[in-house]
Amino acid sequence: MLSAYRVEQIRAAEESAARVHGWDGLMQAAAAALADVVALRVPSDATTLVLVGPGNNGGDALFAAARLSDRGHRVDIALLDHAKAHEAGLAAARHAGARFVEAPSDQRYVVDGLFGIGARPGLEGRAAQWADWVRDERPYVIAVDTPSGIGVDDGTVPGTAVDADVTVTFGGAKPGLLIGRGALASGELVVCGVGIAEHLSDPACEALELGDGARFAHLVPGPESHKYSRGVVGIEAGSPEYAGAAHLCVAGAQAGTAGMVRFVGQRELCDRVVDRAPEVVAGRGHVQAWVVGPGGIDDPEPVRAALDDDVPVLLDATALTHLPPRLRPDVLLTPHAGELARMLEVERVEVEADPWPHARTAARRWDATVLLKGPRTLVVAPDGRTMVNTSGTSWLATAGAGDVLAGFAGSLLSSGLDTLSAGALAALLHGAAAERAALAGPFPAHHIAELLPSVLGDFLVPTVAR
Ligand SMILES: NC(=O)C1=CN([C@@H]2O[C@H](COP(=O)(O)OP(=O)(O)OC[C@H]3O[C@@H](n4cnc5c(N)ncnc54)[C@H](O)[C@@H]3O)[C@@H](O)[C@H]2O)[C@@H](O)CC1
Ligand SMILES: [K+]
Repeated sequence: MLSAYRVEQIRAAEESAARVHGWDGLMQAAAAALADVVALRVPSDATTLVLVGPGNNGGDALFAAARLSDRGHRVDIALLDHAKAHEAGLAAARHAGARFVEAPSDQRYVVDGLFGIGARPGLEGRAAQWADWVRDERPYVIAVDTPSGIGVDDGTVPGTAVDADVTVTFGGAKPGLLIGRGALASGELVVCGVGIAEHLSDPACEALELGDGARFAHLVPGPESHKYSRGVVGIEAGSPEYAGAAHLCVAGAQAGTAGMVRFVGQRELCDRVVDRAPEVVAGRGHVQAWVVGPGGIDDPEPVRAALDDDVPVLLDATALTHLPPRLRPDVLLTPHAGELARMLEVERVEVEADPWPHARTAARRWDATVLLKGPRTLVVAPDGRTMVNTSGTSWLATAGAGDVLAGFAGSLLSSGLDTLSAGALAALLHGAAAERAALAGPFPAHHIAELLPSVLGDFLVPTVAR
């Protein structure tokens, strides 16, 4: 599990840790970790340009530059403001023999030490020019703690920001490195402990990882299990116009942990679904979770019927247009940005620019868990607990991918996972399956459903003795 902390949490933990290790101890730990990553990523005959801002972020970068110079790396340093650069760091870099330059030129490797957690989002002046140079010249960029210019607490990027290939972040991840456009600017994340971990309060948000299977070991059936104990998921999806959504949602559900899939819908659609997936039982009956809406008909009745059953309910697509004013925490809503914008009566671009507060607002307003689909899918519980998904590929922007996700998440719900965990695990494995599919290039959504069982198996099995 990857945990992310807001700036004020990091600051408070730093204060406590500094009483033990000293401020210089923290900075040296950060600089050492950063220098190690740079030494691993940059070829020994290349020159690294270190961009240095006015605060401690620049201090980290300067001490790392000194360490790299000492190890024989060629380092160019560009200071944003000579007068404000970290004094001791500057002296160390000078002493180690780093070269000082006025501005970026032809360097192919860059360390972004302009701004870290002390920054206001958006860059101006020379910092913005240097970020533009990075965008145009596309060097390999290693960001120090955060890419400069992003909103560290929320992932917004209101103006220019540095685009990094990898971000070496200290003490713990930050929400802005995981969410929204900030996440896209961060690239790969390397979290380095600097001795503040034991001083941190509860994370602001978390990301499940593929190594977290042990938390879900109870999903693996045991010798006493039977199809009903594994869970029955009921699906009401598809329509004459979108029959494929029914197939894809069922395929997603069958790829999950449920022991049985029920399908409810018009007679002809039921027949078609059972023709393709003979294990499916058609017609209403007892279920442990409902999935309603993918490609569905524009009718409030299926939503009402599912909510009347006292089991977890996933509402997707057309079902989201028939929400009662208040739901309950075991309901999982799965909108994309456009659907959430309609639900909240705001513009889609507003949701895309700052997704987290919009997902939180919807979760609070409906008292339901909200899974907001996007490049970084968010799952937010009514009490604000948030899981961010970091798996996936842009090829996942393909018709039907959401139908598979809904079925798969519903399957996990029927096996007893709570809405937050089911949403987070479904998004993680759905993204991982898509990454696997993308190894062969673009793929149709049904490939995700085909790969999900093996991705789920790989996730669970290494942690479980069979
Ligand atoms: N988290 C940790 O435990 C540690 C953090 N350290 C480093 O310290 C950094 C924080 O240092 P600081 O608090 O000095 O903050 P920063 O170095 O992020 O920047 C603060 C400075 O930038 C100016 N500034 C902020 N936003 C600006 C903008 N948009 N345009 C122009 N100027 C702007 C401020 O006035 C201030 O002078 C962290 O990001 C990290 O790199 C390490 O040194 C030690 C360990
Ligand atoms: K930075």
